[in-house]
Amino acid sequence: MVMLFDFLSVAPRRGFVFKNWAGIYSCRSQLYFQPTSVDEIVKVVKAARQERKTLVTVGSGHSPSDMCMTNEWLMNLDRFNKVLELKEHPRKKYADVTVEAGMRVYQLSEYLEQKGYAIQNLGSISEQSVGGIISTGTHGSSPYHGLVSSQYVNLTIVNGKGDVVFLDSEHQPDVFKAALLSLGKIGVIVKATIRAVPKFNLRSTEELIKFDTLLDKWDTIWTSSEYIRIWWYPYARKCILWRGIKTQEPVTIPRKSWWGTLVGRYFYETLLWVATQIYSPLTPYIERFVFHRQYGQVETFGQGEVEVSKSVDGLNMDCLFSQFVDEWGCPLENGPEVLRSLDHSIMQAAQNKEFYVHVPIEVRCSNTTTPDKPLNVEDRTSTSPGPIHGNTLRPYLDNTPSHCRYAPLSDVTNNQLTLYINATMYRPFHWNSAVGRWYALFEDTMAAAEGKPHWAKNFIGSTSLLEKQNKPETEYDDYEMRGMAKSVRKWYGQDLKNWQRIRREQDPDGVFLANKDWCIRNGIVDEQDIEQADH
Ligand SMILES: Cc1cc2nc3c(=O)[nH]c(=O)nc-3n(C[C@H](O)[C@H](O)[C@H](O)COP(=O)(O)OP(=O)(O)OC[C@H]3O[C@@H](n4cnc5c(N)ncnc54)[C@H](O)[C@@H]3O)c2cc1C
Ligand SMILES: O=C1O[C@H](CO)C(O)=C1O
Repeated sequence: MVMLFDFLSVAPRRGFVFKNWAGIYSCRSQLYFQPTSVDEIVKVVKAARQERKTLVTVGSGHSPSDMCMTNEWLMNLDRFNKVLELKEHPRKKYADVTVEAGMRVYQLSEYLEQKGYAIQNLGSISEQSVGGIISTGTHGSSPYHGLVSSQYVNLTIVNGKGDVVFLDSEHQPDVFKAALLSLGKIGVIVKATIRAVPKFNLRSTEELIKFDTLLDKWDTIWTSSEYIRIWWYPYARKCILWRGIKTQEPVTIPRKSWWGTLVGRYFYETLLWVATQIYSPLTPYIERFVFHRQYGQVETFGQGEVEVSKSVDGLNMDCLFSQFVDEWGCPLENGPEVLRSLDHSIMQAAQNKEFYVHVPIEVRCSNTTTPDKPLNVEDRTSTSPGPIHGNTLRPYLDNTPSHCRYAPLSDVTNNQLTLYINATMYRPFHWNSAVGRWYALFEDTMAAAEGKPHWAKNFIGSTSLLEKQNKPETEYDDYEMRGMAKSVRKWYGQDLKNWQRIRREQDPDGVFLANKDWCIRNGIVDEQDIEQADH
């Protein structure tokens, strides 16, 4: 073994136990690698191919599902995280930064800030790795910005043959489309170039609105700001509407947060523990109590509290405790119907003491439509709204509606937008909460509204959607993913076939076909692919 890996600057570890961030899933890998160069990554991939082992590359382990679990070889790029190049537009309208793919998003933001630039759009956290964040289709919340991957200009991957392949809109664009949302199955992303914009602060307001106000204003609310997100508290029948625009105004004192204090946080988690482990009908009371401590009681639509923050601080948020997460995207136009239906089901379930939900239920949007040609950037200032795309390709496995068509920023309406609904269920002090009945209902509602699940999340699916039954329904844990194979094939059709063809070409021996069970239960590979890889 030593001979086989004496090329590595850091020796592989045997039996390393990997846990995802939420601590729900863990696995003991045979060998765990932390390479420090492309050359080392190539050699690990070639060794895996030669030894007929599968290899998972894990980023920061923030995916809420078991997608990164393996008992074979595991690789992590935390030691491969340097900035390689910063190329500025001649008039500094943007800059393209090339980094090693193990870099964490927060590290990239820190570097860019020193150089006067910022990431254009982010999700709720910045812990992810540059390679991992795009590999599941991570998004933020904006009527102008699309998936995080739309900021990526190019990628360099090491494919399953050990070849180093450069990808962008001109060089093998079809492989680029597959690698922009790859689920780790096309190759190891080793480098990425990301388009950053001049650094900006965010002027945000946080408004307390009634649930009914959200429904009443649905047609206009989503296009009322460059960054916008809504947190829904169903038992309180209220929402928090957060809206942000770019500004160069100076940073102000952050808003007060009750659960941001040590006491508030601990008290909240304890209340959730009591509700999940002892008496679940307390959940609505806890929700209302916490909501009022954090946000007050009075509707403040149109006059929310203003804060100016650095872009990253405004876009990220406090995600509180370990959690299960099930998130789906659907056409934004279907939102009112979806929310009314979920509202009705949540209230009825509480009345019948059937199940309870945790909050906030995140309601967000993205605009994954793209123009035919790059937009003119000459008139842009550091506070101009909207993206400067890194690419205008649609990843084959993009889960957002494909029928939406591009419109200039001034003409964007709900027709261009994807609605994301994120059903978080906390695990207070890492104790599980019951999610099965809520997630089944949530998924049925989202599927009926032309929705599809976010690839990273802990969606459940159904044994009726499997091509081959694994085990009887009664043997599954409450939160255990059954899978969605039949639906995935139907939803993605030719796009999935294209992605699969590219996967086979880039990885003919199935080096990256690890966690076969996850792949089969979600229909991204055939049994035939697996058999081929096994022989
Ligand atoms: C608290 C929290 C908040 C979140 N907020 C959001 C949000 O706002 N919006 C959103 O859309 N999602 C969100 N997510 C989900 C998160 O953004 C995704 O799960 C993301 O993919 C995690 O990145 P990672 O680096 O941890 O990758 P991992 O979870 O480690 O891996 C994810 C996938 O990427 C692959 N991968 C990782 N690195 C590479 C590489 N170098 N080359 C090839 N494949 C690779 C893995 O094999 C795996 O398939 C959140 C998750 C948590 C826990
Ligand atoms: O997966 C996610 O977790 C947070 C919510 O806590 C978020 O915004 C996601 O997306």
